[in-house]
Amino acid sequence: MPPNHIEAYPQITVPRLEDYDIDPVTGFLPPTPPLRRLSDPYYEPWESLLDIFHDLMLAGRLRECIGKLELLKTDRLKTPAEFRRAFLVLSILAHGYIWGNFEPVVDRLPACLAIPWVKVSAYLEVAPIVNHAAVVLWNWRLIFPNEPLCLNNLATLDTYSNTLDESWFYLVTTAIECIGSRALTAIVSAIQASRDANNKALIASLTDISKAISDIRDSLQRMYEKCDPYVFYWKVRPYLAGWENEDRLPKGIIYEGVDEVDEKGETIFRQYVGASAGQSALIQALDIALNVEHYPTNTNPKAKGHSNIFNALHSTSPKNSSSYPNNIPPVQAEHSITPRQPYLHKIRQNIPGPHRRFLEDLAKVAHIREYVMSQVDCSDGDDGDAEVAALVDVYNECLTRMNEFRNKHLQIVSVYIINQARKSGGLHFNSKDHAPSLDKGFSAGISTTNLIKTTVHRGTTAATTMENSTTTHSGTIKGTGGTDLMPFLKQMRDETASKEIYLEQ
Ligand code: HEM
Repeated sequence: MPPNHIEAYPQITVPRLEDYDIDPVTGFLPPTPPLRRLSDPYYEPWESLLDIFHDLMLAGRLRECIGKLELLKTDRLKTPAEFRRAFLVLSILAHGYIWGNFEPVVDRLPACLAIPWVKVSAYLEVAPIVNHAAVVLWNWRLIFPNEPLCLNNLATLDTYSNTLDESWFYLVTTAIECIGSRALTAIVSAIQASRDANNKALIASLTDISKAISDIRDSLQRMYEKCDPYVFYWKVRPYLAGWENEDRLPKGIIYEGVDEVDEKGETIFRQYVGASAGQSALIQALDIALNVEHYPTNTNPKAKGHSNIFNALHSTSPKNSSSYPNNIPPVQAEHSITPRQPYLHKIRQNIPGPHRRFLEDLAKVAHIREYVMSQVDCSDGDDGDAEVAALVDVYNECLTRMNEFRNKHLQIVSVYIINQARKSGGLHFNSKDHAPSLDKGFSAGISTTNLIKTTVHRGTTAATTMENSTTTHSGTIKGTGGTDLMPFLKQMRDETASKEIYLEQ
């Protein structure tokens, strides 16, 4: 039962983006382009190694050169931008070192990389492993500095494979993050509008959110244009892998010079999940704002049944919004601060501290859905009903757009991972003798329409059915966080649809 006096609902302030390193124009991206180089000559040994990273990888000499690298202190890094640049540089060098190129994988990272990487990570409040922030948020420049930040004016700073495909993979995601800034400002306004019981303002903000998600969905689709699945799967993805749930590094890796030995005298191995756009705080923020909840795979009690007005009328919630103190629905009524889906919980360690705190604080005040339900609940057949119907429509529209995004994403995962893995017969990407032949079909323009059948129903739900050829081979394929890939992603999509609000005719 919800408490019925205001003391029980402390007025938690609606988060201000600027308090969490979020820019109103660039969102989770820094407002000015990331540093292209650490300017302090002290760090030249790192930068000059990165300058010839691809040459060394090709020559098979990266490990030899890192072996000769001196141990640099991190106390000459001063600004957040410098720490971010250092994190990107060390992430590229470290993953290149561990995974190699047609070399056996190694399970020890030398102290010259491990010690500074751990220190820089601590400053940025992330795990010492490559993450979405490093390769997407902090890895771009404007080709023409006077032109806007959008996909046709972006270039990457660094890549593992030195391919245009890898750059495109990151830049599509960078562009998505920038578009997402519009959603972030609208989320904050929408929460404020629901607190103020201002339906017109809420409709306007939800409309902005919905448009931003449409643009995110459309940008995602552009991945196919310049990122070849073969290159992605065989030349890029292996370097983004971490050392948790990883067959080739079952114990993880040793960060030399960081951890000594445990109490039993045994060397300490560390395990972390690698980079994935699943670590985008943007998509998590949208879920939180729309009160979409995710559960451990195959355990969601609600995903199949849709919430409806009948439930709203028979729930224990107050009959109308005026039952809430100051019309404010209970804080945290639906969304918990700690994600229930273990993957989402785990990857919070890969999201920079301020952005992670934004998600946590957003979860404390996000009650848009509950507010919309309360409006439906108290509508009484007069003129205000049209406004409530519009409110429900636009809320549902946001869910539809998220659902479409997730359907497009499922198709991408199918093409870029499932199909490629199927061809590999479970081989290691480093086994040069066994890598499958180049996927020539792709460059001619792949059609996903034969792969995925999509049925769009009335309202918001878009149900997707994979062809047998995809599902039968995807059973054992795991995501970055050890997720059982397709069931996990499909459940995330279905959980989005399950939040739709139905108005009885
Ligand atoms: C070639 C392109 C892409 C591939 C192959 C891909 C692959 C994956 C995989 C395998 C997962 C499962 C979890 C994991 O392993 O970390 C995942 C999750 C996720 N990805 Fe992607 N991804 C791609 C592009 C993107 C882009 C551009 C975005 C936009 C931000 C994105 C957003 C997400 C999100 C939000 C999740 C978490 C699941 C969800 O919320 O539905 N992905 N992706």
